[in-house]
Amino acid sequence: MICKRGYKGYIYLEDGTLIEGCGFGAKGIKAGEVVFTTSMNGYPESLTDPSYRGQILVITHPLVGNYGIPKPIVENGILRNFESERIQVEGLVVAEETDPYKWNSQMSLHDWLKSEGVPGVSDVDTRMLVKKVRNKGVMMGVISSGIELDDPKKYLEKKYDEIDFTQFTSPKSPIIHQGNGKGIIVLVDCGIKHGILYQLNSRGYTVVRVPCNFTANQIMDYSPQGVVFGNGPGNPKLLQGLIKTYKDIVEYKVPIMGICLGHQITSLALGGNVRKMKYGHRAINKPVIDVTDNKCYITTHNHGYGVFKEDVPKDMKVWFYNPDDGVVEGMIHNKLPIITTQFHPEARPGPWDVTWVFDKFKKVIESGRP
Ligand SMILES: NC(=O)CC[C@H](N)C(=O)O
Repeated sequence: MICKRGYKGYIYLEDGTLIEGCGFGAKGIKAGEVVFTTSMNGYPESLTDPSYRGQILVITHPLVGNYGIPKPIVENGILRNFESERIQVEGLVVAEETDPYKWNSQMSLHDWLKSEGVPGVSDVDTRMLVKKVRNKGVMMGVISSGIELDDPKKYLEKKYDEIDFTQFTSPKSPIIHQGNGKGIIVLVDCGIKHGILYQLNSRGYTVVRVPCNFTANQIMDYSPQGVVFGNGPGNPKLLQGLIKTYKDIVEYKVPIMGICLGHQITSLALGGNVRKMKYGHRAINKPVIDVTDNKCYITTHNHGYGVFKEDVPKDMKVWFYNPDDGVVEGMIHNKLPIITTQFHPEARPGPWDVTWVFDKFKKVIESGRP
């Protein structure tokens, strides 16, 4: 095989599968949980989503890189075209990696991965890889770019589900994004996407991002009008401190919104459950049905754990579910001002059909009712 960048690449799965392809991006070896997304575009946003920490991402769309990587646009400290300041995936696997042809591209996907030390592998049969993951469920794997993979098993000692990745993605101290007088929302930042910041801040709120391990007292010191538990990487059951903080915040009866990891933490804090899914939902075109009016929306997802129907806390009801597999995609509390979505209402990348969920939260804040 002749490789465009001049070096080979390999993917190894823990079931013993070894696939040879071409390397691109940085030369190196990384381990991670192998997951796939069926998003057709939005790779600058997906690769910088902190919820992908610890994972090797396979993109099923056959060509990746066509429109390059744009120059970051930052407004009020909020990135408009990336979800965080760095690439978060451990490695990237694509069928074909292309050079950019777009007016606002400032670098190729290859150069971006290289500059951030992230290995990529191309020229592999991603359909075969995804079929394996769909049949067997997500597995640990090793990606190697430009380096022979002699003993891949030695990289597989640690299991994805046992590592608290929020230690790498949560800020060490609070970060404030001024609003225009609408009051304060505290956003518990275990590795949030800037799209969530943008949606809250553009509704006038000052957003205070606090570290994932802040206590309820530290959060309530800001006298917030609402608290948002945002997205984040890894197994929610490892975050016992965060679950305790959530329970304490509930005592204050302050309006709460849970997004993705925050939806899962809501379930765990209020007596429900969360379980690992076979291969998760990762895409920008996943259907969810709003049970309040039976409307179906196309939404953005990135989750490997899920709340199933029987896992919903007894004081909450299902708000959205995925018609493909029944996974609960949103919940509303019966009495308290608490709403959640498992999907991403900020939808970056993805269709903005459901950004009204943030308007709904604004109404919950204003009325004090769910
Ligand atoms: N995007 C997220 O917040 C993901 C939540 C959790 N880490 C999961 O994989 O299910």
